[in-house]
Amino acid sequence: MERITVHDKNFVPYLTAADIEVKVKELAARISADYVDKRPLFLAVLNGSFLFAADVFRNLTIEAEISFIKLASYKGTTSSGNVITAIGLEEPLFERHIILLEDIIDTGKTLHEFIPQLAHQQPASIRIAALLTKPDALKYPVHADYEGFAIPNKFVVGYGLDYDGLGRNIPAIYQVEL
Ligand SMILES: O=P(O)(O)OC[C@H]1O[C@H](OP(=O)(O)OP(=O)(O)O)[C@H](O)[C@@H]1O
Ligand SMILES: Nc1nc2[nH]cnc2c(=O)[nH]1
Repeated sequence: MERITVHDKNFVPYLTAADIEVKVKELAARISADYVDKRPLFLAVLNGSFLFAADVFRNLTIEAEISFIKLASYKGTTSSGNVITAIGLEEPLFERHIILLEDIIDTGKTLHEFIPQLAHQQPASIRIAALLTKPDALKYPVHADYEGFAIPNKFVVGYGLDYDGLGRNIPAIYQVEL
């Protein structure tokens, strides 16, 4: 793989499409084994997770449902600051087994703010599947139950992840060249 340019930045190859495929199949197999007869509801957090979600979901061997949600952040009136709402979350979550699908956990802020709102609906369980995590960037106590790759604290693009709108269609993952 060659280095690529997206907007004004150069990126170097980091994970090949084959690396990603192997890992995604591994995660789908683990999840399938853990959720036999539980009919989990996957919630894919848009936009970045759309490819990861599709690839995990198509490799499941169990009964499962999926819904795609978009998180919107606005300044809340509570002392805790921002409030995150989910657009497109129609299903009742009560007593459901929920698996959040994320392309990346960076600081952890998004899921840290969102999960309490899911918990409010009293699902049977909530777990997180994240293709990428950045342990050195983590600022909030968010833990991926199913983790693809723990990566260095460098900006990445490809396989759903964008740099200012571009790069989501690149089948591999590239890391910014500093
Ligand atoms: O752990 P955090 O620091 O909160 O970062 C992770 C979030 O950032 C990305 O979304 P982004 O806001 O870039 O939106 P997008 O998925 O629509 O590109 C990613 O999909 C996560 O939702
Ligand atoms: N594209 C992209 N989006 C992110 N959101 C949080 N971290 C990242 C990252 O490294 N790359």
